[in-house]
Amino acid sequence: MPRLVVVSNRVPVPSPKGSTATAGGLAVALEAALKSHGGLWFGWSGKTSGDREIEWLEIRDFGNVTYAVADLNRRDVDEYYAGFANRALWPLCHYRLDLTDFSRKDMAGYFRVNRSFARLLAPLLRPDDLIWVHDYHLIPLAAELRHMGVKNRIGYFHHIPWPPADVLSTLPVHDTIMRGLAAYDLVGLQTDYDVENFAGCMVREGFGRALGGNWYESYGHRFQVGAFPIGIDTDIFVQMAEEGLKNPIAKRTKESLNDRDLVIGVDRLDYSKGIGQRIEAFSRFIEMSPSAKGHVTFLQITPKSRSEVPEYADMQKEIAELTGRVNGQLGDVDWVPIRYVNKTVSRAALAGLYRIARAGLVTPLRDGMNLVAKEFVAAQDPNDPGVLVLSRFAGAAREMDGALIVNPYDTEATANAIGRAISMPVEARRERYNSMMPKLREHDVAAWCRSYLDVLSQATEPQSEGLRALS
Ligand SMILES: O=P(O)(O)OC[C@H]1O[C@H](O[C@H]2O[C@H](CO)[C@@H](O)[C@H](O)[C@H]2O)[C@H](O)[C@@H](O)[C@@H]1O
Ligand SMILES: O=c1ccn([C@@H]2O[C@H](COP(=O)(O)OP(=O)(O)O)[C@@H](O)[C@H]2O)c(=O)[nH]1
Repeated sequence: MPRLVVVSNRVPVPSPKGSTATAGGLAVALEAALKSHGGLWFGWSGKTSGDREIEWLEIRDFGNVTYAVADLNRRDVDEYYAGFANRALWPLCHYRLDLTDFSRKDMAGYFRVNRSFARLLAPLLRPDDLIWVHDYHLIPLAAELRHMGVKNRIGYFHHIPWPPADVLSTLPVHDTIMRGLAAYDLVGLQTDYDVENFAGCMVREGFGRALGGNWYESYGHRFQVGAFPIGIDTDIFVQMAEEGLKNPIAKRTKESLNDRDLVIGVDRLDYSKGIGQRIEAFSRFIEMSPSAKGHVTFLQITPKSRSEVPEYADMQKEIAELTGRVNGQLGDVDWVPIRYVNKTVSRAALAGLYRIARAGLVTPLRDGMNLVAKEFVAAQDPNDPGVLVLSRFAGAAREMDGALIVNPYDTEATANAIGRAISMPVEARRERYNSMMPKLREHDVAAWCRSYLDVLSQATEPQSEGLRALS
């Protein structure tokens, strides 16, 4: 197997004590994948350092993984990360045209940082390395590397939804984005819906043609496109959850519940996660169910995220106010309906908390996959499992058929689903749990990594005479 070089915006370099605090599915999944495989992990250190241009890398080895990270200066962070990536591409891919803010200055910063990353990465590459680039921050990277003469196989995985052609084409530079993707050898997406949307953008908008199988041709380059739904490290998560109650946070939480039922939500503070709609639905559930009043506690764990982006700062305020209002209206002297926590909780603690919960609420308005949905199910006690309430708009809904699937825009229906989850008889809960666990075990993060890298490393282009143009 050639050496694996992973490139991602976020690189969670372990601290010398061996721990990393990461909230975000990409970092969590790649950490598991790279540790089992070994290789090089390249990207942003997450640090902002003054005005200096990106010109040097910090390189450190931990076990079989070499981490090579660069600091970004303030302008780069503003334009590349907070700007084009998180104010244009992120809202666009999550169908939020109302929040998409396109600026040519940010776009220039985005391409500039990608070029700088390519310059730093190219000298570290060996001829037979397999390069795997992750997420929307880095779409132009392969084109930049190709420009510098890099001939290696380069794959791209898009962790967030791919929008339909009508949504994508609202971005003034969508053609440049499509051209950037055509420089890869394999474009991986989370679900078959994302692949359909991507193919629509490619073919309908005239950027390329489908060649049959998974092959496309665009801007003179042939490449594959496929769905590779990301998984979790299922066995490790099951084990963490079995030992979950030894975790002090989970233990303290259980004691503090005084036999009340626990409903849990865990999300970065992001407008795509539907946290406001979820709080409204929980509040509606309490209003509709007098017996739940005083007997159900909703714990929403929400680490702050991308606070430098104005839409996220606005949302922080809105959710805090909404939680306060609901607690004020529905709470009592001895019961607070919603416990709202704005800090990152370790995954060991989360595993224990999921295990003691009666229901897990994963109700994004749009989400690439949502690993919390998978972790919640994996953490359950097989004899007495809790129930997952899952948005139909999460990529995870394509696989997790034992969940109660809801439309998060429908407050009443989500409120009913919360009630159904809490009162569901144990046989029905077990049946749902048993229908999902085999898939979670089979399609874990190692299988995701294997299936993607097998296609990337073994792909052979279709012969031109045998080509069947579909458009
Ligand atoms: O790096 P941040 O800006 O702090 O954001 C955290 C990550 O959020 C996104 O995660 C996505 O990837 C998950 C794993 O595939 C998927 O389950 C989830 O649906 C996605 O939202 C983002 O795509 C990452 O790049 C960020 O690091
Ligand atoms: O306080 C927290 C909140 C979240 N997470 C982890 O962050 C990841 C979130 O991934 P997901 O795919 O659900 O969403 P994303 O944040 O990547 O959009 C999951 O592995 C969570 O266990 C965590 O470790 N601590």
